[in-house]
Amino acid sequence: MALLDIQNLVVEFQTVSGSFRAVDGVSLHVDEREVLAIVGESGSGKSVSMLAVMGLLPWTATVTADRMNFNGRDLLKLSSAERRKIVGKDMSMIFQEPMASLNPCFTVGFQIEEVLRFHMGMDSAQRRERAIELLTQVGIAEPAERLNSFPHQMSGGQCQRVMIAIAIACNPKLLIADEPTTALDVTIQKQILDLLVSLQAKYGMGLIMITHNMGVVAETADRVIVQYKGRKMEEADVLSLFESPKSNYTRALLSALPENAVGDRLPTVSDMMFEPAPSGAAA
Ligand SMILES: Nc1ncnc2c1ncn2[C@@H]1O[C@H](COP(=O)(O)OP(=O)(O)OP(=O)(O)O)[C@@H](O)[C@H]1O
Repeated sequence: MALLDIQNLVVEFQTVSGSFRAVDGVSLHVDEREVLAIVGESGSGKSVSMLAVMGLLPWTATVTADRMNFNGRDLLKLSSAERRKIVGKDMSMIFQEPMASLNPCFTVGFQIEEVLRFHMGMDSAQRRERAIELLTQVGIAEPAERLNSFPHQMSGGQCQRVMIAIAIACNPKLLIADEPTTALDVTIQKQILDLLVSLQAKYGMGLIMITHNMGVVAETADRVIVQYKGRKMEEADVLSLFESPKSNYTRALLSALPENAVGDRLPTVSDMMFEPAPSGAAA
């Protein structure tokens, strides 16, 4: 049984100019211990799909699906209170902007311990011990001292490590990483990716890596879903995707990689533009 199993997910936003469909019939599954990459250009509905799974979309969004099961539970039937017990515990998410994701008014220690208090019911001594353990696991030096730091006293890379510590605090079965390295220096990006992949392997989590970067896909994923304009264009294991992409859009993404340049100018996706084919179909 898949850890996360979604069939025909549709997300529509009510906007001043009418209804806008950001996700259009996406189906996907992630197994335990599997790394799934969701790749596609900006605006292709990658984040919105996963925010729908987490139940974190604003009220202007309407989410429908034929199926949305996580760890044997039907997410569509859960009350908000039941959903809150799962989100941040059994499934958690880290975002692109670590500085913006952490609360600037509280120390990182408080923010880690708050998750442990809410989901695990630990007392103060247990929380502190676990928070130090978590900061150590994510590679923060002098973890006991760091618990007293505020986010602005840490670098972007350190803040992302703290976000990862919060996300793994309750030993989640599924971690969703939404462009986790985009806002970081190139030198730090690799360290954060390596950290995520090593934690995924160590704790046997399912990991969904949202990215627009094919290099990240190649380095981390077992399986890949390519999204375009809210639709799934292709799904394949990572080797097949790079060796024999089936959709035009995937070919366009791959040919836009610098290492695939043949002339003076890199091809762009719009050079190979086409209307998206139905979900799962080869274009
Ligand atoms: N609250 C909202 N109201 C209206 N439209 C929204 C809202 N949130 C997202 N959208 C739209 O939904 C579409 C999909 O957005 P989404 O953030 O999922 O894209 P993405 O593929 O994750 O891109 P990026 O890599 O830039 O985050 C975009 O056109 C976006 O403008």
